[in-house]
Amino acid sequence: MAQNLADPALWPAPHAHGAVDATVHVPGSKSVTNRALVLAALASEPGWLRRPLRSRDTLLMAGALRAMGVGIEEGVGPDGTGEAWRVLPAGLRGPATVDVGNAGTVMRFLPPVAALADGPVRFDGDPRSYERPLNGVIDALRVLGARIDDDGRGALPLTVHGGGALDGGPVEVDASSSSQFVSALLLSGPRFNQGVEVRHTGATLPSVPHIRMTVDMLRAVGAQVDTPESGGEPNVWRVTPGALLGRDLTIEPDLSNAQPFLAAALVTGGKVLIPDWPSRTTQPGDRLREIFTEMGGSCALTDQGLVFTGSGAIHGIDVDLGDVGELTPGIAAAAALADSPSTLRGVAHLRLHETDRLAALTKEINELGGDVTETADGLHIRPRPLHGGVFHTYEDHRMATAGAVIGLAVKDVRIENVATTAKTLPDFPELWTGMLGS
Ligand SMILES: O=C(O)C1=C[C@@H](OP(=O)(O)O)[C@@H](O)[C@H](O)C1
Ligand SMILES: C=C(OP(=O)(O)O)C(=O)O
Repeated sequence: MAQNLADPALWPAPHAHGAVDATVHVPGSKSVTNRALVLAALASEPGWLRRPLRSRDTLLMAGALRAMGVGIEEGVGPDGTGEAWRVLPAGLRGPATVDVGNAGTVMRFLPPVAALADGPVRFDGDPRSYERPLNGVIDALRVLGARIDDDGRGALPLTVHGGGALDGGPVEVDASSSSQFVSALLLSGPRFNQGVEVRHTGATLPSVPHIRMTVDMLRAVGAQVDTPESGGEPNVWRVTPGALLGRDLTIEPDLSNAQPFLAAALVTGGKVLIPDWPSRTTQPGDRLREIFTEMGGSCALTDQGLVFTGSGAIHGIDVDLGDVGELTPGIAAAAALADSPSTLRGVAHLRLHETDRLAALTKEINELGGDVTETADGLHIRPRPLHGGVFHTYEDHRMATAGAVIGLAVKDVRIENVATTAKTLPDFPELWTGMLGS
């Protein structure tokens, strides 16, 4: 493909001239912020979110809840320090219109909330949102008593005809295409008349830590949740009906968005400190401590945060990423620069993410001279010397950050539409150049 190197939509990915040595303050977690917004909106009293992520996905979530009548005031926190949002729950209203963009959390977590509204709520979004699976949520809500108009494809666009309340009760869901089906039903479950019992019937279940995040956050606002881990049946979660508390919650940094910065230390043999790395978390990004260590780095959790140090060597890895699928693009980028091949497994469902991530990674790394093949459930990556070129992002924030990691080691990589990082990390280009000291 002919490349227009002067195209302003092509961001010249900075090439690292030495080992990075930086402290990077990573903004709040998308997954925690959007769960916190939903739970605060469903609570019986006001609550605070401190250090929320302000990005496309979280602003879409806030906008959607506002459209249904919830008050969300953006400002500083109760003690006057740092950004904080005050959430003022109210009777959920329809008619309303929700733009989900391409946010899985918005398109899956909000239809159950809309079923509690007192009128119709119309859901629409980016073209890609029409292709991402929603059948688990739509079918389950119908079983639980909701009326939904859709075009029969099990996807957006659709209208949920909120009836002011929902029966709830037991429901079976095949969540093998997205853990968010389970999280969605559990989050609103305390507000259903009979609560909810979700039974996953599929053969595989991706992103289980994200379901644990849902359960932990529900419990933190007073919900009673029984889980497979708490002695319940495998693949069954039960939420008892009850009121939710309004809390004052500080949002953890987004550990999946810390990934490119940790990868920078790995790739350049440098050192990166991520302040406020939680000592205990359900975020999948915490697995990077282990994965990037196996790939050649080392890390220490200190009072200052996580210190990750590269050794100069990058090793290939054979790893099942089913629990932590959203880390795949960044791991693939590092693997393409490694000294031995890698096999990334357990992530067939990535074909249904922001883009088909397995196809996109294969194509873009190979166009820079790489040797990547798709498998049924992942990628084989055989490192080869790469050359510069345009790295297309397919409106996928994690493709853009993966391309930036490759650009550290490969001259003249240009990222098409780096602005797509705004989905979860609007300041990415500035944080990246700041890390590099340029
Ligand atoms: O619940 C969440 O916050 C998420 C769950 C996961 O979705 P899938 O289970 O669809 O992979 C993850 O990939 C996504 O980035 C965020
Ligand atoms: C899969 C992702 O997002 P979403 O919440 O839109 O599913 C992701 O952020 O990697």
